Amino acid sequence: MTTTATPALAPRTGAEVLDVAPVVPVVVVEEVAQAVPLAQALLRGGIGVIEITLRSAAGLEAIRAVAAEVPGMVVGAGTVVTPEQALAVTAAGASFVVTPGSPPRLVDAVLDLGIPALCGTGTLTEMLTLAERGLTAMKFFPAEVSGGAPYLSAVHGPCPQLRFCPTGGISPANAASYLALPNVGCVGGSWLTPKDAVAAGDWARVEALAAAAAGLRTAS
Ligand SMILES: O=C(O)C(=O)C[C@H](O)[C@H](O)COP(=O)(O)O
Repeated sequence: MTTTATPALAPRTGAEVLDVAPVVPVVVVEEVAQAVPLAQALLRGGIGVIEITLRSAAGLEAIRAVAAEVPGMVVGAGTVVTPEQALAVTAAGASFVVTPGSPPRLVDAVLDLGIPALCGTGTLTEMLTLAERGLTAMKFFPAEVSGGAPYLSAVHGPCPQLRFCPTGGISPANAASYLALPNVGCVGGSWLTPKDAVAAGDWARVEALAAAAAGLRTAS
């Protein structure tokens, strides 16, 4: 059985992005025409958020298409690494941005634009540097090779104010160990949109993967 996600309000902060769904699908769209049916399949499966990366040439137009044509889907831009990209995806209608790291000029741009953001961190100093700027919700990347769930569990002791979207190496096999942590709001991952399924337009498979992911539970 599949569920239909209820229409989502645009998040006002990165913290609200963490609470839309237990899993944020991280998507590479090779052809703009794939974007809307892909997003609709995720939504039918019960996942009301999508991170479309700028890893492909079609990424920016895919964000624009989903923002305009898929009501109820919260569309974010991923792999944002420059201030110029942050500006471009905001203009294209992205509701939030995700950055793999937190270089100061990029964080400045995101704050100036006022767009909700999950900026990337891998160390305590990066995490606390973002918190100094008022950003207490953040991405932890690449999660598995940076210490995984035990690392985030250890961070929670001294820094209970920080909340995370770990991404990188997360799958149905280990997602629950992250989502059980009190400082994890959601996890990010590419497993909901396998390359071959997207290329073949196998939206039923994407919907089924989304439905399974939507059934994962967070600790809070
Ligand atoms: O593109 C970016 O900005 C990234 O930060 C990388 C993505 O988050 C990972 O590629 C997703 O990780 P996997 O689920 O292991 O495929």
